[in-house]
Amino acid sequence: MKKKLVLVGNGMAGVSCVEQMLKLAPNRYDITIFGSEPHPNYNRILLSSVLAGDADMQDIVINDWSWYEENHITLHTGQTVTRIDQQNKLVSTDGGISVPYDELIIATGSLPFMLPLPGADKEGVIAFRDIKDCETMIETAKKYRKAIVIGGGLLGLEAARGLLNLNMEVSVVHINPYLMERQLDEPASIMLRKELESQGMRFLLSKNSESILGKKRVTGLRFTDGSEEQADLIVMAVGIKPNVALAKASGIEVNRGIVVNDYLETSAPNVYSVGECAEHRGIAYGLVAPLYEQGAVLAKRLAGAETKGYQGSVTSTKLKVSGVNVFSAGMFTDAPDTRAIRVQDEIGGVYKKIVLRGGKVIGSVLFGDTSDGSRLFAMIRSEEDVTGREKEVLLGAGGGGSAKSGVELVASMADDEIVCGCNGVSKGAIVQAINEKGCASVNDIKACTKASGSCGGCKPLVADVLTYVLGADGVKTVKEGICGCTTLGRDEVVESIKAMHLTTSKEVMNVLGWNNAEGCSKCRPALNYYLGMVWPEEHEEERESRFVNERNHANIQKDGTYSVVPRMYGGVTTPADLKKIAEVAVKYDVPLVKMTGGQRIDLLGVKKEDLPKMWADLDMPSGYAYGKALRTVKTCVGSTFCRFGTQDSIQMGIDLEKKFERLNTPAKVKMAVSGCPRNCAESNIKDFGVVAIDGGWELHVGGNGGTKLRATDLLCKVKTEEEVLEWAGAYLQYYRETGKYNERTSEWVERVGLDTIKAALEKQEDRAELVERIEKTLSLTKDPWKEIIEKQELNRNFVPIAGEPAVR
Ligand SMILES: Cc1cc2nc3c(=O)[nH]c(=O)nc-3n(C[C@H](O)[C@H](O)[C@H](O)COP(=O)(O)OP(=O)(O)OC[C@H]3O[C@@H](n4cnc5c(N)ncnc54)[C@H](O)[C@@H]3O)c2cc1C
Ligand SMILES: NC(=O)c1ccc[n+]([C@@H]2O[C@H](COP(=O)([O-])OP(=O)(O)OC[C@H]3O[C@@H](n4cnc5c(N)ncnc54)[C@H](O)[C@@H]3O)[C@@H](O)[C@H]2O)c1
Ligand code: SF4
Ligand code: FES
Repeated sequence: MKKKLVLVGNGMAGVSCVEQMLKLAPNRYDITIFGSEPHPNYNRILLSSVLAGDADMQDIVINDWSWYEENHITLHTGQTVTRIDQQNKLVSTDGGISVPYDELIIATGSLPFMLPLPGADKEGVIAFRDIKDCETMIETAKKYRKAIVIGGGLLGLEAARGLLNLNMEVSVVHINPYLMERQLDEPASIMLRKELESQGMRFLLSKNSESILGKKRVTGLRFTDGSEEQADLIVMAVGIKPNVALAKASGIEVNRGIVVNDYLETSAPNVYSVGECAEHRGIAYGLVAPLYEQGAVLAKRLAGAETKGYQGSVTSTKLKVSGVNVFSAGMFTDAPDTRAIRVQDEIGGVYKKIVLRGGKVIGSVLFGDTSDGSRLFAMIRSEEDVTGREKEVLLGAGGGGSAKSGVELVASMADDEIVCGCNGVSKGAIVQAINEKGCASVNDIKACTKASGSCGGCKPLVADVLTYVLGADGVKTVKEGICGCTTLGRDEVVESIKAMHLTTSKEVMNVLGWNNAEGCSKCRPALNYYLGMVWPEEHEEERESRFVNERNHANIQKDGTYSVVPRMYGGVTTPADLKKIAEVAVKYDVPLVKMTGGQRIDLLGVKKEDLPKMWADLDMPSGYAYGKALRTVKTCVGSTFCRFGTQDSIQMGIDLEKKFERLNTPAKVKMAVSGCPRNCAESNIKDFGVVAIDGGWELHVGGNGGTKLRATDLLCKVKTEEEVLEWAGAYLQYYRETGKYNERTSEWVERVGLDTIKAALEKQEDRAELVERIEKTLSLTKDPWKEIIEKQELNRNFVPIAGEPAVR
């Protein structure tokens, strides 16, 4: 007769342990698994991706129902084990099932910590822990607008990103002045906040919640400083606590977690514990990598194989928010006996830090560029002495020496060392997949072993293992799709849209076999742009695919208010317009009126529901200060007043702005016109810069004055104003037709090459064709504010929902 193994908790740690045990001793036990949730075992990590729209529920199942059957495992879902009878070696559930055991694993995970605030039991106050929470958020976002996430840790920020993708307005309330203070130091935390603010997240830092407002359903949150914030949904993400209730009630020793020794044995005979519920050497872990390591040790123990026991883990984390690269590992704060090396590039948005103690790297924080994360993490774990090579460790071989390359590092790794922490995949397992299953790319490895399929942080290391086994030439390079939903690149998608006459995003996704039927936050706005560019007449703007600024035709600010920037062609205004702006600013109590870098007047701090009324009162065109469109044409005074001016730069600027306003472009476009080569309008750092010279104009392209500073390249010299407009039109249309969505001209010029652009625009007949196409698009553009003011259904988006106080 086989021995009976019972697992309580159908989650990531427990099932992984059983999986590994089955590999070692497939026939040793009759296995029964109990799980409170009604699902087969799934990857909890990927709930963040489901919420963000980057994966769906089917994608996150680790072992489906058939896996249990194939392995002859009896699975009881929707059953919570409430009692362990140590005397009779029996477990019983709330559903009345009792099962005997010879060996018992408790893997009950954690419970989200819910702040015991008055009103925390109201409808709309939830945690983010399981499929049910995720579904609640998705449903809530269909009906309500405003969400608060309490907790600016990993979970809170991933929840906030997901809710933004679901078109909610999101404020993150954090008790500490710095986000993710458990993983990041202050410089990295500040860079993270800035990046997330630019994505539309709003932060209320150093805020202590006092009570939850509302009758049956939540309407807001009050803080101890007396201030309040409105909310239709509150997600608490303030940490977790090991779920020890069952163990405690059954007389098993618990501290914060269920106390286990190096062999994961609890105080009760034949009862073990792994996962977030277990406490080993005083630590209860909250990340999967250590839990898989625990599972591997227990699997060996149960299979009767030799093991030196679990020795504890060093952990690393990576925030799963698209567009943000943050990595943290080991001990990252400074102490009297540590030294640190830091590199900060504020222009490129990169920060790197390593912490050293006694010649060894003990911790690291990376922001912006996390490609060295796996290498540094391996170094921390191997406790390699790097004395004399400290700078190379942080800066790579470029730092002037012989830091180990990724491949050398892989060579020095033991076979059972874990490469992918999220999925517990070792170097040996990846090498085996390469040698025995013919895997030759990171994607192949993902399909075969799941490595790199969760947070993606291990991708560089998986790539290094591939190079180590196959050599650089043997690794298949897989082209990157425009997002994770497809392997098709930008050009293939645009070509298919043209060739197959696809006119809606849904059609593109269906016909081109998107692996996520709804698309994701990356592809939806991109497809909306490509479709509008290819089919200006047929494609209907898909408003829901737009980011919040473009949906509301205003720029969302750090505090959730908006800014209003009326159009002022060429930076020129009139007393009458100034008067109107001043009156509106007074009427709507605008807290700040400021000149922008593009010579416009910015009314900041406007409430969302005031936007349509303000625009109606202003009766001026929108300045598009938020859109992927022509923003501003900056001008100097030129020959009108300046002693040096050779041409009328103001009129040229006004003509350009009037001609191309409201044109959708892959990314924002800024222009400038200077009246002489002294270049007072800074034409040499604009996407399209015009500089007057004797007898004509110079046209400059591909400049950028933002984070990635780039001076323009000279495109050509022309003689007349008409030629400036013609070349500008042809250039803009060529950029529209060949640029990737979100790619500024500075990046585009470098990618496609100035010579290619020159060649495409050189011949008059080619320019004429491009101009014809841009004219068609321009003839179809509409003033968004006129539309919103006139159309009830659009206006409604700005009106507070009945019963809801004004939206901020
Ligand atoms: C949204 C989200 C994103 C995350 N992202 C990451 C990440 O990127 N990287 C990372 O390393 N970690 C991440 N984590 C943490 C990670 O998911 C957990 O560390 C891991 O799931 C813990 O595994 P576990 O098996 O210990 O617990 P769980 O996965 O919670 O499994 C425990 C299971 O036991 C069941 N159960 C509890 N009590 C009983 C009982 N008495 N009877 C029967 N069943 C019971 C529970 O219902 C649950 O299904 C994330 C967590 C969340 C919520
Ligand atoms: N990418 C990842 O690795 C990832 C993603 C999600 C979750 N997780 C794991 O899931 C678990 C839960 O995540 P978490 O972020 O909730 O836990 P956490 O403990 O890492 O962070 C909780 C945050 O909430 C803040 N906080 C505490 N009380 C607060 C209050 N009253 N008001 C406002 N803020 C408050 C804390 O300062 C802390 O930064 C953790 O173990 C985490 O490691 C990991
Ligand atoms: S760029 Fe030349 S014309 Fe224009 S303001 Fe400067 S000096 Fe005068
Ligand atoms: S470490 Fe997260 S997917 Fe591999």
